[in-house]
Amino acid sequence: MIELQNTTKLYGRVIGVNDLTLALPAGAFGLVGPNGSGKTTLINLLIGQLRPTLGTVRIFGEDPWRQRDLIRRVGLCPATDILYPNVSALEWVQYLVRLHGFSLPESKRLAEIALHRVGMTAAMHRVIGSYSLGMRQRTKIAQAIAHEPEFLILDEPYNGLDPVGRYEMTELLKTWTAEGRGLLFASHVLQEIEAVTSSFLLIYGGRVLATGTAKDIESILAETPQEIRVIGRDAPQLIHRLAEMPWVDSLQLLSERTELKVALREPVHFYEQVAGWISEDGLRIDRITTADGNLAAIFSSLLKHHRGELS
Ligand SMILES: Nc1ncnc2c1ncn2[C@@H]1O[C@H](COP(=O)(O)OP(=O)(O)OP(=O)(O)O)[C@@H](O)[C@H]1O
Repeated sequence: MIELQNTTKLYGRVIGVNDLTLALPAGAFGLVGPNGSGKTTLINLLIGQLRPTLGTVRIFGEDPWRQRDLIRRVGLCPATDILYPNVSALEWVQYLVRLHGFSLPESKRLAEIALHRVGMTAAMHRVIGSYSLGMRQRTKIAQAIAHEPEFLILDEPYNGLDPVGRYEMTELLKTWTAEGRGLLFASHVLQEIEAVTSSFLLIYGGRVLATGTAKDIESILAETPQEIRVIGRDAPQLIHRLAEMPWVDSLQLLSERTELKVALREPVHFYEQVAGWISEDGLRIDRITTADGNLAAIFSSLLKHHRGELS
């Protein structure tokens, strides 16, 4: 469904995406990456809004650059907010459906169906300026699905949504994928995507670092060097065990000897062994945390791994 071959997009001297080669079959995929990693650039290349500086982009087997007929098969929900506060959701969605080449009555019918699907029937005659953020997000989704695309691309659809809005968005996306339709869903929060699909694409610095299911990616992460902190009164007592392990790179005692920083070559071995040691030796350990547990840091260590900076 999506193919990129050595695709690079430069904005002057800034790299948007960097030598991406990728083939995604039909299905639902999460596009995860921290801010500035290239998600929006990739999306804009796929919908033909941007042209690659180098390499090729194919969607449904064709080059999307300025191909209106091809883009009609795609629905896009951008990250940006709706800019028309004085029109109703029905007027706005209907107008955009009409741009896809549908007649006036057909556009109205399709807009009504889409707004109904996202739970906006009751409010669709009110002006957009009176909506909550969640209602505006749902209206954007209606606009993206109204012309019955085969493939839906969403850029940060959860932005600014409260818990109820998030739940509703998840249900909507689950229904969409359950109908067997294609989805590419960009977010910088892994858990948001996980609720909808188990297939991921990890992007960082304009490069795809890993693709696969959550399990595949977990196992990649398990083999990616990581820093872990063991916190508790008896943390120093783990030193003699850990010091003998070939997968431990360094050990450092911190804050009054109750916190042990462990740099691990292959974290998976640590997780396999540490619980056994703690119970055998009867140690008082309060917490084990990953010092670099946030997504940006995990990406950064994956990137170093990718570049061969870490073995
Ligand atoms: N129009 C532009 N002009 C110059 N640089 C740009 C432009 N658009 C994006 N970039 C740069 O390209 C890189 C990738 O940006 P992009 O917006 O694709 O990332 P993103 O993953 O979507 O980020 P975010 O989550 O913040 O939206 C960043 O370094 C960004 O600053």
